[in-house]
Amino acid sequence: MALAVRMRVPCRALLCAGAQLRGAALGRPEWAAGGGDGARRFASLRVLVEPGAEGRVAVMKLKNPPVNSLSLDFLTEFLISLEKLENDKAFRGVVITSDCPNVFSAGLDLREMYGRNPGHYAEYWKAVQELWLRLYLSNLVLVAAINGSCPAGGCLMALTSDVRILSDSPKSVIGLNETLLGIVAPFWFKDTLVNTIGHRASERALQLGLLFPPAEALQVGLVDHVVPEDQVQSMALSVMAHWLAIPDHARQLTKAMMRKATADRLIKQREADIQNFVSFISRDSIQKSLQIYLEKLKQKKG
Ligand SMILES: CC/C=C\C/C=C\C/C=C\C=C\CC(=O)SCCNC(=O)CCNC(=O)[C@H](O)C(C)(C)COP(=O)(O)OP(=O)(O)OC[C@H]1O[C@@H](n2cnc3c(N)ncnc32)[C@H](O)[C@@H]1OP(=O)(O)O
Repeated sequence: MALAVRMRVPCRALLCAGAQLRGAALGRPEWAAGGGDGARRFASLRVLVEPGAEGRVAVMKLKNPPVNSLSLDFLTEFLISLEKLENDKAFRGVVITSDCPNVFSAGLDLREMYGRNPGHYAEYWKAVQELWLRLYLSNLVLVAAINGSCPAGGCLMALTSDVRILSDSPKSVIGLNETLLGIVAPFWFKDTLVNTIGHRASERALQLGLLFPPAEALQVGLVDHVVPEDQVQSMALSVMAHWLAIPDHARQLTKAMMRKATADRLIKQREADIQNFVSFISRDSIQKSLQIYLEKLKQKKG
């Protein structure tokens, strides 16, 4: 247990203080207790938390329409919800899924990375780092029930889970497609992918910005199961039951043993990584690429 405790992410207090401040700016992070489960069911504007099974599993539903982009406000609310679950001894596992049709998450919110100032980019990147660290090192069993499209930052989120279930639908593509936007996946995105599918497959997937359809995602090991859309959540709960049959302390220490070195690489250079991001994203050429990509997304509609 000691290792798991030591692994808790530094700067947590700092981000949470920031989160509460942002929450205040949003009009308070509201945790509306409701239903027969009392305080165990709660919701903020963008994250719903519902009881999953036998009171020890929670289902977190991402609800940031239209596409669950990972905006700063969303990240803040998600991190507060996750912390609540981590601190509640009753919960041993969390299923993460989407409340938005056909999209698990569109990844990082492009509007947070385009046309803003360096201070904003730094604040945003710190929250993205925190999301990854908190999820990657979570003591909880995390199962991603990926019920839709899952590019870039959405894929990163899914990759931090212990198990990934993908819906068998043409919309459900998954991968780190950063190069298609003219940007580069940071080293810790890359590390997470390499830890999941291996070096060669990652090299190809990253350079080509591949978004894998379900059968290929399964074949390359990016997801563990592909099931019909209406069975994603039930499959996630059934896989969860299997993982919860393992004693927590042994599973948590094993998870820490597997992931600590990867997380430490970022922890040791968080500030440098933020500065790297700020200078990269502020470049005129990168801003231009983002602008073109955003315009393409808009044109797709019209
Ligand atoms: C040397 C290196 C040093 C440092 C490293 C530095 C940098 C690395 C930096 C960044 C890493 C970023 C990772 C990311 O996550 S980038 C985000 C990548 N995401 C995508 O490519 C997905 C884009 N979206 C889509 O493909 C589609 O929207 C969809 C498939 C998810 C859903 O399709 P739909 O047809 O259902 O919906 P749309 O009509 O396309 O979209 C609706 C609406 O939402 C807007 N939108 C979509 N995605 C995003 C997004 N990621 N952020 C913000 N907004 C988004 C879209 O524009 C539409 O808006 P309007 O209604 O037109 O206003």
